[in-house]
Amino acid sequence: VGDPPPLMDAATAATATAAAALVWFRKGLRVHDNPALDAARRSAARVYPVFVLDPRYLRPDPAAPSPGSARAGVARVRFLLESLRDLDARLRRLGSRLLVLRARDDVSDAVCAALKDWNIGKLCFESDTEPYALARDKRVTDFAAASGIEVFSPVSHTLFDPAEIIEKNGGRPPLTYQSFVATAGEPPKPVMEKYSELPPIGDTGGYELLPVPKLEELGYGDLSQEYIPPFRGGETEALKRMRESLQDKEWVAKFEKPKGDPSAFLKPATTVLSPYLKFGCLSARYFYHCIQDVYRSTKTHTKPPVSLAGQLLWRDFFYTVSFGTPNFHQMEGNKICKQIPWRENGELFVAWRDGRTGYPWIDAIMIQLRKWGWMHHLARHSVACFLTRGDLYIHWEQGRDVFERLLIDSDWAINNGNWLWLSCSSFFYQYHRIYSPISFGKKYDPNGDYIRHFIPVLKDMPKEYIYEPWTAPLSVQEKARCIVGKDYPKPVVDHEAASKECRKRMEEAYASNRLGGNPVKGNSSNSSRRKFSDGGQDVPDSSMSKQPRKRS
Ligand SMILES: Cc1cc2nc3c(=O)[nH]c(=O)nc-3n(C[C@H](O)[C@H](O)[C@H](O)COP(=O)(O)OP(=O)(O)OC[C@H]3O[C@@H](n4cnc5c(N)ncnc54)[C@H](O)[C@@H]3O)c2cc1C
Repeated sequence: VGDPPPLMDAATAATATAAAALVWFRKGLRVHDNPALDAARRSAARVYPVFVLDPRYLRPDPAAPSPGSARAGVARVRFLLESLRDLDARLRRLGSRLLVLRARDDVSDAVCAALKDWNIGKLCFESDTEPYALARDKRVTDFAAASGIEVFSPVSHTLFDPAEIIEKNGGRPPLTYQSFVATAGEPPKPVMEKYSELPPIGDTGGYELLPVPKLEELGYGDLSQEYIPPFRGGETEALKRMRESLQDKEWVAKFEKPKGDPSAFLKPATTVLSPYLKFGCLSARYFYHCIQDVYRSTKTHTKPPVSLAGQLLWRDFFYTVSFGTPNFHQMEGNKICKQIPWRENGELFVAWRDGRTGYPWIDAIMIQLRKWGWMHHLARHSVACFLTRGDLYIHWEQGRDVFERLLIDSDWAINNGNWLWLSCSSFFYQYHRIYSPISFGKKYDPNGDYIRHFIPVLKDMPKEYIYEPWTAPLSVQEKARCIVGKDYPKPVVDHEAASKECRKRMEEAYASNRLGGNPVKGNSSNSSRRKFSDGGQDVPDSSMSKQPRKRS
């Protein structure tokens, strides 16, 4: 290993021929719109499609509810394995297959070993923006460069290249949706060329080729009692789900977030394509352009930020800001995050995490998270607000960690971005607007069917009390076979008092930030920011507990 040769530019690397190419799948678990796979098949006589199982996500998480729980919850890992099986099947139809490797420790070591052992001339992988992935990829590209291996690493997980947008914006990420959209322009078209065959895999000497493992083989223990979420992973399912969503053209044309019922669980009010976008089973560009096709066939349609296409722009917005903001995932050292002295309270945090706050709307959402790994956007708003600036005044990073573990769509940029938003730490500063854990859900679901589904112990509670069971007379509780304080918890805080206290603390925190605690220029009286930055996200709503507006 001598001096590392320079990496090839994208265009040369895409067409250069190599005897053997390795396509390293990480996200981007699809065949359609996959420029890395495309470049490999065009330029090499042999193509090795590889996925490496990352022990980082399968190791015990110290913050997890039970000892030994891995950092990625069972629902997400199940979804990943289903996606890998589907990818394998699709590659097999093209005469190839997926080679699943299990890294002992560091994924980059496993990739470098394969590059060397299989005498790879060209490495193709979709670029990533998350700090962990960037560090991992740098180890591999350094090795490739030093070994004379060409590297082709296109942007295809997002609509745009975050680095390009930052450059266009003068070296800084646009911090409002409006300026992001103005800078971004039109996203590139997806690569959708059809082909019937991939080059064969070469010799895999020394490697035992095993099928995609089962969950149990990854140490997930007894799964017989586990709830199986209603969403199956994989590109096949993603394309089917997208087509079904887009079939109803009127629905697409009228899509308007944040309208939509967060309690609808039999037929969710949004597409539920986020897990597929997270793992790249569905290309965001393909999805975006299919939405544009629908728009072209309808007379009128909603516009960003509230439209369906506008949702994908939110995704890119958070990817871009997170890519250009050091320490985006934390409060400390994060220049766009207000410094707020959140309080420590293990008991309240655990009650929130485990769906035992005594507020059925909040608890049902947290149980849906645990069982399904997915909840509606406004349901996420409700519980994130409750944990942070609404009721418990607990650090958003703690809530972020729980979501990171349990969501099947858990996504570093989007999860952190939305927690920053909901906790009024960045982007959105109207901390006086707090979701009521009682009236907000009731507005959509007065009978409480969502609560009854996810909290069976409350299933016979009369509708008058389903959102506030502690107010039911004892005789009613007995008849419903649910005694509050015994079968279902009493509220951990009094919402009226807690939310009042939270507003006061936020006001103090904002005042101290203004005095130099934080360089953020967030200001709830900035009307141009408000026009765009809270459209498509929060609800201007009568079920929010409000207090007279105060300037931040
Ligand atoms: C506290 C909190 C944490 C969140 N964490 C995640 C996360 O880890 N991963 C994730 O994908 N989404 C996250 N979201 C954003 C949003 O709730 C989900 O993307 C959305 O509910 C997914 O459902 P859907 O696919 O039906 O969305 P649709 O409304 O059908 O939207 C289509 C796609 O647009 C994107 N999108 C929609 N809303 C947002 C948004 N607010 N920000 C960025 N992209 C968006 C998603 O990729 C989504 O699949 C979070 C929201 C909150 C409030």
